[in-house]
Amino acid sequence: MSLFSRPLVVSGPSGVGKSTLLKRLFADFPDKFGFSVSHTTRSPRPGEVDGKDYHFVSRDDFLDLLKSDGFIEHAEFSRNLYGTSRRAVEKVHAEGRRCILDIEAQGVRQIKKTDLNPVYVFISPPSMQSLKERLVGRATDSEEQVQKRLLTAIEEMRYAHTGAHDIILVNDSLDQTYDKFKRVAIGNGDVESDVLPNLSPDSSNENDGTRTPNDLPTHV
Ligand SMILES: Nc1ncnc2c1ncn2[C@@H]1O[C@H](COP(=O)(O)OP(=O)(O)OP(=O)(O)O)[C@@H](O)[C@H]1O
Repeated sequence: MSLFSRPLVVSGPSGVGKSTLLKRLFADFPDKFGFSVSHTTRSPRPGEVDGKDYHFVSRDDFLDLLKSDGFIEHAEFSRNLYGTSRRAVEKVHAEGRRCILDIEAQGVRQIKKTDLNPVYVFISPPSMQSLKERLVGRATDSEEQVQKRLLTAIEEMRYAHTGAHDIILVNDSLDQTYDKFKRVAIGNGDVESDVLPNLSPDSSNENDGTRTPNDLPTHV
């Protein structure tokens, strides 16, 4: 199987810029990639389109599909269920496109137990402060939701520090990150991983590379 035909799993904390990078990639390569459209029980945000951004379903419908083994991975986050259906991935493959999945840590763990064999890319924020600013700037979440996302971000970072991903990209300058991301996605040569920052809630941008995952805070 060529590198290009392996699915690409993109993960990273909420608000780090995954959708932004993916939108740009799909705009630049309208025929090369296909997004595995996830199911979710959360409500659509303004502008989100059912069947394009997500399949927005009721909790009952989600649980029915889960019972019939319809999901490759699923997770609950902020009291909403999210999942990747087998059918969503098959549909992209059938169209002859490289399948891209946008998945959080629990989902990555589950996918690792399947035979999907994707390339795992982790998008990291440069600092906790910048992640918070992006979440606040996006203006889609309440203050409480932002706090929850920041808490979950710590877990995402902790998981990334275990070395679970093939490539780490720190989304500092969007243009530079996109350039690297694009090269990973089109399988154009080796792309060197960035150094994963050790994020703490009050970090500005420090990363001396000497701390271990155990040094990461367990709460904010
Ligand atoms: N490199 C960057 N520098 C500054 N702002 C950025 C950068 N990348 C993305 N953003 C902004 O950060 C916000 C969050 O980005 P985005 O919605 O793409 O995150 P996400 O990782 O897809 O989040 P979620 O997982 O919740 O869908 C957006 O307002 C986006 O414009």
